[in-house]
Amino acid sequence: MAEIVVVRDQDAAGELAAGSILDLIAAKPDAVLGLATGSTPLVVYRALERGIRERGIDVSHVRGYALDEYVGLPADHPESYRAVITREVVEPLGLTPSLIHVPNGSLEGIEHAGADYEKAIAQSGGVDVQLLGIGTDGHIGFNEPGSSFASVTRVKTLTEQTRKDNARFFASEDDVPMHCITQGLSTILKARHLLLLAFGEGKAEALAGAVEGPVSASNPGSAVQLHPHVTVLVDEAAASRLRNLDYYRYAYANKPAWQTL
Ligand SMILES: O=P(O)(O)OC[C@H]1O[C@](O)(CO)[C@@H](O)[C@@H]1O
Repeated sequence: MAEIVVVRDQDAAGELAAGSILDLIAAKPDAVLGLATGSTPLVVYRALERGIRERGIDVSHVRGYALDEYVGLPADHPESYRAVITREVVEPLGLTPSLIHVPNGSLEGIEHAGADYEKAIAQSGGVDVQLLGIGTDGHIGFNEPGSSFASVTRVKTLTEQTRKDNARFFASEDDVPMHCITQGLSTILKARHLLLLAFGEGKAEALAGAVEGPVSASNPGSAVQLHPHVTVLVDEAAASRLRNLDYYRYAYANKPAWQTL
C-alpha cells in the first residue's frame, strides 16, 4: 500500500511521522529505526524530541541504522553523517549511542564496510521503519540514477547535481566528497515500513517520478513502488506535479478509522 498524505506544512509532516514512530517504540521498545540525514527529516527529529518528552517514552533500547555516509571525511568532521546523526538525533532524543549505527566511510576497511553493515542490519532483525528524503535527482539514500534495484550497501559516486545540492553544508562544492557509502535499494526495500518525506517545489518533479513514474533504475526513488507499505508525506508544493492528487486527498479523507499510517 502506498499512501500519499498532503500535509499543511513541514511541521505537520513531522508530527505525523513522529506519532507513528512513537507508537511503534511504545509497542516495541527496541524498535529498529532507519535514519536519514539531509534537511528533510529534521522536522521529524524535532517532533520526536517533543513527543518523547510529552509521552514519557523510554527510548534507551531503540536501535538505529543511518542510510548513508560520505567516504573519506574524518568522522569528527561536522558534516560527516556520523556527526549529524549524533548532533540531530542521538543527543537530542537521548538515544543510546552504542545502539545507533552509521556506515563506516573511513578509507581504512572501506572494501568490506558495506558487507559489514548489511550483516549488522540483518542481525538486528531488520529495520522496522525507514525514514527517507528524496534528492532532486531522484536519489533515496545516496542511490543515484542507475542504481540497481538489487543493490546492497556499497560505495557510490555522487552526481554533480547532488554535490551542488549539498554544497550548502560545506564551504564550497569542491569540498563535498565525491564518494559515499549508502544502503542499497534492496536494503531499503527490506525495511517493514517506508516513510518518505518531500517538501518544496524543488522536489515536485522527483517526487512525481518516484510515486507515479515508470519503475526504473534511472529513477531510484521509483523503487518505493515495489514496497507493500509506503507512506509519503508531502507539502502542497512538493505534491504539485502529482497527477492523481485528487484521489490521494479523497482516499486520505475517507481513510478507515482503524487504519494507522
Ligand atoms: O533532505 P535533503 O537535504 O533535501 O536531501 C535529500 C535526501 O538526500 C539524502 O541526504 C541522502 O542521504 C537523504 O537522506 C535526504 O533526505
